[in-house]
Amino acid sequence: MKLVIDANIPAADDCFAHLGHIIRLPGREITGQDVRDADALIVRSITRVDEALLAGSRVRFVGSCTIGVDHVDTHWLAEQGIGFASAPGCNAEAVVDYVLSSLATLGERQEWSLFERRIGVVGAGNVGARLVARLQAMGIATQVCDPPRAEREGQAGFVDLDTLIATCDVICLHVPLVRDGAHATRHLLDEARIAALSLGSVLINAGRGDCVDGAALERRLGSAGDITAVLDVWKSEPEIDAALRDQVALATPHIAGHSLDGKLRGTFMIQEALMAAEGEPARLAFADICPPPALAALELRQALAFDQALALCIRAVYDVRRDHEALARAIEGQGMAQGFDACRTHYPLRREFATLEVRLAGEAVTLETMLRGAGFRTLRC
Ligand SMILES: NC(=O)C1=CN([C@@H]2O[C@H](COP(=O)(O)OP(=O)(O)OC[C@H]3O[C@@H](n4cnc5c(N)ncnc54)[C@H](O)[C@@H]3O)[C@@H](O)[C@H]2O)C=CC1
Ligand SMILES: O=C(O)C(=O)[C@H](O)COP(=O)(O)O
Repeated sequence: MKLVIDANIPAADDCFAHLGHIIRLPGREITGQDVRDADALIVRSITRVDEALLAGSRVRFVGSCTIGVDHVDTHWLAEQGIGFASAPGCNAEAVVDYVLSSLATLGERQEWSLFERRIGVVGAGNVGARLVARLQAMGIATQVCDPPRAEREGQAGFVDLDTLIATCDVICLHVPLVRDGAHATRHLLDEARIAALSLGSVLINAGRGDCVDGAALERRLGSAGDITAVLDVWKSEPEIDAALRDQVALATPHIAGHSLDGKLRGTFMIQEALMAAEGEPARLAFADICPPPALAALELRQALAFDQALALCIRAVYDVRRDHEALARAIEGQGMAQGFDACRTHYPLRREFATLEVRLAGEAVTLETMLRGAGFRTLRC
């Protein structure tokens, strides 16, 4: 079997080498010629997989080690009888870590407490539902908008998007990019909704860039300057809008999900799917490819305010400011598209909150509950 695999997929040899001959290529450069005589194609989010790429090839299986599938023409693959698998939920915990790290940073910069904000989550699937669960476990007020779920499960627990915008001061977007249909998400946050964001509110988009009208957001940020935006995803990556990036408080290069754990889970899930498609028994466990964290424990000895303790623990694992600054430096040195992609290709090692055990001295019961809710493991000592 010949497998063409994106060069930026970790543990590809561990997971796929026993199946045949592997060719590694940069995801943005994979061409029809490269896959013509391949049997399997394994990609991330940056390779457009459609008829133009695969027509006339002998590819029988496509795997995307990502949650999002908007880069894959799944209908065409199904019509052709080409097997397809993605990795739902693989990096969802990492995206939640990204959101919490962003909020800790903005709270510090703007001098507000996360515990006094009302957070609206738009799209409550693998990412959004985990975010809501962590926020609620931390005692933070939330609102949830997910019309497809509300239709299936009943309206209780859900609000519509305009109500959410009117009642929340942080809005987190975690919807897939869907271009048409009853629940299309392209420009879900359009000019009118961006105008309706309340004074002092925060917008975080870690879904897909096109879910927000970037030009309208840039106008609101530039003219009134009364809201704050955190953007991980952008229209036309990697050549993103420079003027919009300049207005954004935290601007990162589509790395919200880039924990090592999340990437390895993605590779592992696609390996399982390919093995199943080949009728082969599983031969790896996730623990075989996922190393222990370098920083396994942290001890908090002084009673700290919730926001301070949270920021300290978050930054011990993941500090979003590092990614914001790295992007700014890379763009300055290499230009927009090259800088954006360089940050993604050479992304530093990052683990998830759950890899850190926070040890607490004394009777800090409520602090422990909050940190556990945020996703850390805790131990009283
Ligand atoms: N920035 C990053 O690194 C990452 C970005 N993503 C993006 O986040 C998206 C969401 O990820 P998951 O939660 O895992 O996907 P998911 O498919 O599990 O959940 C998406 C949720 O959005 C809801 N939804 C669909 N249309 C909606 C609408 N019009 N309004 C409100 N809700 C709507 C769905 O009902 C579903 O519950 C992915 O499709 C991907 O594009 C995912 C992982 C990493
Ligand atoms: O899983 C998804 O969907 C994502 O957006 C990924 O986390 C980011 O995609 P890649 O950077 O891995 O292509």
